Amino acid sequence: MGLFDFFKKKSVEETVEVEVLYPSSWENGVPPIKVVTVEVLQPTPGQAIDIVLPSRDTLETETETETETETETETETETETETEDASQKLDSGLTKTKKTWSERWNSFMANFRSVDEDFFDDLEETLIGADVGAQTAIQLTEELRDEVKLKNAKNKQEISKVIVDKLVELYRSQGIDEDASMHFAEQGPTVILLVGVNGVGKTTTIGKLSAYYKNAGKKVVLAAADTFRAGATEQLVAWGERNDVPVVTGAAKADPASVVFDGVKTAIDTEADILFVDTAGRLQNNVNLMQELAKMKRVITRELPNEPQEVLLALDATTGQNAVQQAKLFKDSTDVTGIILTKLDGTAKGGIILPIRNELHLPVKWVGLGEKVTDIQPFEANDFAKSLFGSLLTE
Ligand SMILES: Nc1nc2c(ncn2[C@@H]2O[C@H](COP(=O)(O)OP(=O)(O)OP(=O)(O)O)[C@@H](O)[C@H]2O)c(=O)[nH]1
Repeated sequence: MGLFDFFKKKSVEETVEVEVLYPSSWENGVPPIKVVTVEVLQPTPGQAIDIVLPSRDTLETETETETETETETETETETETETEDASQKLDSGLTKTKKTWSERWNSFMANFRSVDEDFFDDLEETLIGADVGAQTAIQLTEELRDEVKLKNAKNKQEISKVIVDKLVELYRSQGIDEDASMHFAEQGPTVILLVGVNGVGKTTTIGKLSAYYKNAGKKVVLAAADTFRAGATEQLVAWGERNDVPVVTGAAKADPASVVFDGVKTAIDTEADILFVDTAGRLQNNVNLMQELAKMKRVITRELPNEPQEVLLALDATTGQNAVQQAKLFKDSTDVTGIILTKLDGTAKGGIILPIRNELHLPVKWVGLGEKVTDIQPFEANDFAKSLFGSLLTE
């Protein structure tokens, strides 16, 4: 049926949808869209009518808008999937910690008879056992004494809810005054130093972070300033090759500050956005190491007065309270701007995030959740608390 017959039979409305079969001059004879809404100029039933076909430009704009909307929807879906992936990764990374928490929790609750002194002693012990740190455990128990009374919680479910709510609240409220964001230079390269004792995961973390920032469109350079440990430079070079990021190196046993100097020069000359510096991990009470760090900072500041923006201390979560001790010593000897808690996936001691934040007032900026390049996430207290305690609330 032609258009004329179509309109003759149909009572005509002011706009109609028609299938576009021409003009054939459109690209390859195919119009960008097939069905368009057109305006009917003489809407008189039974008579021949004129219609206005949209121009090719209009159609193309409409098509683009449609495609944009589709792309936006796709991007939204992708972001949702990414967020889902991130929370799944966090969930699975915290599996061991969650298991221990829930075992301790269940046995604590199984012993529950009434809210008395024994109850609060047991609670304190349970919290200490879960690596929240003695100071935090005592403070938390004190606060819970009042809260349990205030909320008139008597049975297991009520008490369990009050305590878990309090823990979640503690995670959320702590660090509220601390700046957990990463800082970047307004102009020129940002320098980020990674410090920490042997084997905590500094090099691996730099590998992960360089991929993270490269994917975010930043130009990254690495400096292998750990010239003491055999193999450290090669390890960083391997990460550089994997992520296609340049690595500045020095000879074995060379002065680490000289590698940092070369790294800064390269970052400036190549207009890089970020220079990550991998430093040697020796014992934190080693005076030489601290002098070495101070020297590196002097070299950086001479070229870039506002750098380094970040001195990130990597701590191995599997070492529990030892990690807190290390953090104290590092904090006393250098300006640590934040913590990267590595190997959370390999430990049941995820609770140590609490004392790190509560006792040291150092923001946890990243968490390491495995050995793969994507196994790192910015630390989000809410997500962390939800993942850690969510299962306790439903038990
Ligand atoms: N499971 C797990 N392993 C990790 C994580 N981060 C690092 N590792 C592993 O920890 C080990 C030590 O990591 P490195 O990056 O070499 O540690 P480092 O601090 O640079 O060590 P030094 O150069 O000796 O000071 C490696 O086997 C890493 O794969 C993590 O988040 N989870």
